[in-house]
Amino acid sequence: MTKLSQRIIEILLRSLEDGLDHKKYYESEFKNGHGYLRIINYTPLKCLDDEVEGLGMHTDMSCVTIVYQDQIGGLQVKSREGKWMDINPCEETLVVNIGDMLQAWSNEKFRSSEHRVILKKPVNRFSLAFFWCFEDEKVIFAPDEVVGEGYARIYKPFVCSDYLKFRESSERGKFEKVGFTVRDFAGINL
Ligand SMILES: O=C(O)CCC(=O)C(=O)O
Ligand SMILES: [Fe+2]
Repeated sequence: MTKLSQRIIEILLRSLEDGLDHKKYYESEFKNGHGYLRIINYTPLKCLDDEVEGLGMHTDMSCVTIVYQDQIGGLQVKSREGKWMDINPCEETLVVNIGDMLQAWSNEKFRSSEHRVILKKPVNRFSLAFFWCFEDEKVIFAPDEVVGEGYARIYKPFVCSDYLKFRESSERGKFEKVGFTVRDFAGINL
């Protein structure tokens, strides 16, 4: 998973501006990243008359997240138009989410996805999520070259672990509420 995450980051960096020295940024910014795995078992309510949220709408705090979901399904991502779209399980396929750290580092050249999990059937659902993050003490600050000439800088520099703490303290009981995004934490031009 670590290797895969690193490869994904490398490919994403390559897709930024032409002429950007992606190798340099990989080495200087992303090399000390680390990952952690969350194993999730969703136990449905006994009687499920309607769809219920197993995990409310949120963005991941990571740079990228790799998700495996079992055949039950239920993962949904919000489109730009604000519509929920099903991410149907597909054999031998993993889902990759961009997370907030990469959104901030790239000055929103990459966008963190809003997603949630819906429980549609009265059966257990199982998933694995591998979060690939910057090291805790890293100061996240988009390089000028990544912001690009003529573009406004969207984020102030911030320490990775400070954002994690901010999310932990704001999320208790209100995971899906707006107002707790990386823009709320470190945005300049809100
Ligand atoms: O269970 C899933 O499919 C997704 C889990 C997720 O989005 C998360 O843990 O952040
Ligand atoms: Fe997530």
